[in-house]
Amino acid sequence: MNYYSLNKQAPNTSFKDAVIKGLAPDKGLYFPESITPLPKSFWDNIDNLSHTEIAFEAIKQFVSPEIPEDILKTIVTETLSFDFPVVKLNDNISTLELFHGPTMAFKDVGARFMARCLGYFNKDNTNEVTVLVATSGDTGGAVANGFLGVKGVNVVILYPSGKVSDIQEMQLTTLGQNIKALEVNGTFDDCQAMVKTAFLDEALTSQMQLTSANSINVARWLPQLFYFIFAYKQLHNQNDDIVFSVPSGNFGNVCAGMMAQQLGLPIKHFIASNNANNVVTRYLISKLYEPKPSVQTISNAMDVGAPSNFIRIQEIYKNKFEVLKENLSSYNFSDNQTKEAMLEIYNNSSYVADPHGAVGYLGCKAYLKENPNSHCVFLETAHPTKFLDVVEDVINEKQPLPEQIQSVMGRKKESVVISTYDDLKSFLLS
Ligand SMILES: Cc1ncc(COP(=O)(O)O)c(C=O)c1O
Ligand SMILES: N[C@@H](CCOP(=O)(O)O)C(=O)O
Repeated sequence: MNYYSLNKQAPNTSFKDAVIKGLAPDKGLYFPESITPLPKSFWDNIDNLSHTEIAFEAIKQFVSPEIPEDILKTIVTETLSFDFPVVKLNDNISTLELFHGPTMAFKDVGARFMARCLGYFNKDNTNEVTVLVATSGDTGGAVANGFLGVKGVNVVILYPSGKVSDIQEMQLTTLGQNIKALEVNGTFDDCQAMVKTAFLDEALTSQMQLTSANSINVARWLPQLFYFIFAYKQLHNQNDDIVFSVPSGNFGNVCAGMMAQQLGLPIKHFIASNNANNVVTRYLISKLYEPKPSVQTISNAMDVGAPSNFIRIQEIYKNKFEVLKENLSSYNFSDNQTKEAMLEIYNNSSYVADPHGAVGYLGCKAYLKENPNSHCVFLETAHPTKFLDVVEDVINEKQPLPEQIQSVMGRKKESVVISTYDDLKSFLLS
């Protein structure tokens, strides 16, 4: 599959090049040249397919011929070595748990898939690659874990100082080896802007091969479409009208769900559920796309003011505002509403949701008011214990720590504080 840049000022390129470059030379995000829906027989037979068979069929067209089929089978099998259960909360609302991977966030899927693709492309270990990542909380940990010890790959993670949870910080600052963490005096948007600037800086790119492990990178972004299909498989026999409510920040996840829809997933509607960082909610009301500096919330991983992937969403719906509105609703919720929702979910369903999932739950409730016959699935994008202080405070109950969280507790943080792009550049060149 070839990919084009959404800025349309760079040559089309192969999957391999798109993965190695991350961002196109004109600073545009890459997008596949074509999307061929999966055959009807795939959807008719879905009950008989395993996760790896579904993922293999769904991603094949986007990675061939550069990744041969036997290698791709291994990559998806290794990537998906954990579960993706749907838990029913009531007749109209379920949650898709995406936190059973090694860092307990949905990012594990894309990070593990991308690490393996890059490892395959770099198998002869000829060219060292530096992977730059901006994180508002979870991408950093997942990428650190996914790329730890991958030969020929150095990972540099930028995160906003004081704006990620304690456990998220431990996950991204304590692994050592080929993983380095930079603590940025600024917001996630500052981190993301520095990363994008680095890609265009010839003084850097002439010295090192830089790529991104954010959802900018097609190998990080596209595998996120898998679990929308896994959820459909679990629910379609009991529900005709399934909608997904996706807690959204950089909009890579909901956009991946839309790619699954393009492959034929019989889903009519998505809900992008936001915290106070609500650029897309405002856009769907006013038709004006006005990014703003991000504000800090208790669903910190969604504190994104200028979501990278919105341009891909517009591409999917051919820049037609009315078509986008048919497919996407968006609501935003305050921290107080989020805490109330966490308590409501706990009291009504004995289920402990994290703040991001709770925003997704609120999106379901808002949508169901107008569409009472739908079944809404909100994505539980991270395990509640990653936000221990908030969760224990809201439900007033101590939470047992899963093994994945215990394993990073008490480890020594190692990070370098930076404030400006020049600091980043000096770090990379040193
Ligand atoms: C827990 C959690 N929920 C939601 C999001 C938002 O996802 P996206 O950036 O793909 O919109 C993130 C970060 O990306 C996250 O870590
Ligand atoms: N919420 C993310 C922000 C980056 O999103 P990405 O999907 O583009 O990597 C995080 O947790 O870091």
